[in-house]
Amino acid sequence: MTNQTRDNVSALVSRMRDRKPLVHCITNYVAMNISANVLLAIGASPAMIHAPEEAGEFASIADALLVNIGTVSPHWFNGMSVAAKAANAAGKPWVFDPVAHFATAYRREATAQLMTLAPTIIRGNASEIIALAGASGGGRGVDSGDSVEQAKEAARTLARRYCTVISVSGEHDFVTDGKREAIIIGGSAWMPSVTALGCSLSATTAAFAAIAEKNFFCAAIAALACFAEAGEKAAERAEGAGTFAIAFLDALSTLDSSAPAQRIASS
Ligand SMILES: Nc1ncnc2c1ncn2[C@@H]1O[C@H](COP(=O)(O)OP(=O)(O)OP(=O)(O)O)[C@@H](O)[C@H]1O
Ligand SMILES: Cc1ncsc1CCO
Ligand SMILES: [Mg+2]
Repeated sequence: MTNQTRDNVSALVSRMRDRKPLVHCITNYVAMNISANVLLAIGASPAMIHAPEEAGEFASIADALLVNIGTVSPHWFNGMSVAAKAANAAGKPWVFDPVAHFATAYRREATAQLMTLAPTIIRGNASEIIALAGASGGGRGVDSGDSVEQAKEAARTLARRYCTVISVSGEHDFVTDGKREAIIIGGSAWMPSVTALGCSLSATTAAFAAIAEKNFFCAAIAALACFAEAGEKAAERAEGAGTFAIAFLDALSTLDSSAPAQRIASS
């Protein structure tokens, strides 16, 4: 099983540069620039389009959609809803990043409504995944207060309840579709010190979903494996959080397609 997953992930990483999928991102103000640069570095084509007047039309043209509620407000929420509905109608995958969804009543309500639109993959940190399953965790804002280990059971519950793929990031990462499971090891302790890397990971997850021919379990793993590999390479050269961010983009844009799969520990 692990070897099959590794082969699938290596194939996805090489396919990215050939296919150059168009990834429609409705993300937060903090994440937009780094997410677009990360998508370009892995070989995808980003477009940040959020107006409700055009988000639905664009979602049906794009190869995949990302919805991230990091700085959500009512007008943006309308854009997210019409885009997710259009992606579903056009048979395009969409990834949901429920940033700090537990923090306020407004976010909880926005998240509940987006969850009814059946996201293809949900990518969050441990605190976000624990709270999404209805348990209480240690999160207060956008950073996780819980470990991935503590979020595993919540991830399994969510995957089965919503028939979706759950991708949990942290010091090591965990992916499940309710039946299969994978752990991804690597990255760097500098990663949580660079804002919106998790948001960029969700955008990368959407890019892999676009080319995964419905193997969304492997798409989620591929994105994490690329981040684990590039994060570790970048840490070898970084002098701090600033140079790490630059070195991370360099490492992503020069990835050897067979290297990320070696970061998959089990499945
Ligand atoms: N201590 C760590 N060691 C190695 N890698 C890490 C560590 N913490 C996070 N990462 C990696 O950083 C990336 C972002 O994950 P993280 O869990 O920090 O997302 P997040 O909390 O949603 O981030 P943000 O909200 O700032 O975008 C993932 O690829 C994850 O594997
Ligand atoms: C810092 C921050 N605030 C809202 S979204 C975001 C980016 C990391 O999730
Ligand atoms: Mg996040």
